[in-house]
Amino acid sequence: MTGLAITAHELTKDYGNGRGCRSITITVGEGEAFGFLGPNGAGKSTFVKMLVGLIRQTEGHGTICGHPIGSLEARRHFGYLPELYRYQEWLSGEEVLQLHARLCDVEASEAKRRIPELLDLVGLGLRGKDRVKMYSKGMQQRLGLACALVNDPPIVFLDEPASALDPLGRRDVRELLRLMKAQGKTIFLNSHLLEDVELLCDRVALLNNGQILQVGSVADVLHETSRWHLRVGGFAPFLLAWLQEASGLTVRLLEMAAEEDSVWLEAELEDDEQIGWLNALVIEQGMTLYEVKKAKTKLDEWFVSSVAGRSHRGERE
Ligand SMILES: Nc1ncnc2c1ncn2[C@@H]1O[C@H](COP(=O)(O)OP(=O)(O)OP(=O)(O)O)[C@@H](O)[C@H]1O
Repeated sequence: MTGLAITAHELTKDYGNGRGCRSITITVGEGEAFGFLGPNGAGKSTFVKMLVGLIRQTEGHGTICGHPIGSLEARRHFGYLPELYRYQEWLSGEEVLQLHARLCDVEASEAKRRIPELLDLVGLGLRGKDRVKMYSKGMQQRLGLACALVNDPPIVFLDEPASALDPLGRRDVRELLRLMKAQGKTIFLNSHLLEDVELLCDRVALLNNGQILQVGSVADVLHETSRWHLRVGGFAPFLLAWLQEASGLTVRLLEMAAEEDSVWLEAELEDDEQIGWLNALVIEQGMTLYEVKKAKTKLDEWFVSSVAGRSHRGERE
């Protein structure tokens, strides 16, 4: 079994205004990609700041590679891209990386070799000599990613690593994260880009109002009863009641379809084999069956349905 890269036990930050994080307990294994999700103001950045030792917890404890959070030893084991990054604008990208390398005790010869590689890796290879003041927001974010990797750490904490990037930049970051994962790095990712999280992460946690609502593997949290979508013509409301009665399944009207005066129905089956039987029932009632497809649950649907109806902090207050 691989070891634990990150542990948090009842980690709490109380800002004194009832906000922050409450009693968060999680573990992240070595080499795991862990997605930390939640609505604006849920407490994601606060939690990461405690783990990387930027703010002190009010209660609880945690470790990074077995070392207490906040300790120098813990700090040697990770790189961090903050949500609000800002680099010395009078320095060039290369100089910012040299500074970070020195702060991380990277040997000068190693830094000399690594920095051009890192600039290439994040797509700044041709702009390393330009001053940060000349960089766009997206370029600064790319520089931040390079800074997080400057000492080749086993763990990276990335707080919204693609928030300033255009779709091409986002694709680059997705690729970079995949590469980091393939290299065996542990990735702790705060992100609102749920499609990327779904592709990359092994497990996710969902935070709301400073507390964990759910933790699980991506496969587990997306596991649902088998849902199918059927596009049918000749639909009338009484047929829905009949279908439900005859099949004993939950069938609902989803929406009007764009084509052929038809509607989309959604059925929750007990297992996928029932679909042939349901199709036969639809046809038996004189409806026309145009299309049948399995509904794919996405992480964003899970996110929305998990926090729906709960109060949020932040933008919705
Ligand atoms: N220094 C602080 N003092 C007081 N309250 C704070 C402080 N920093 C954050 N908060 C509050 O704590 C809560 C959590 O903030 P945090 O930045 O951790 O959320 P988040 O989940 O990262 O949000 P987002 O997705 O918008 O980045 C918010 O209600 C915020 O207003």
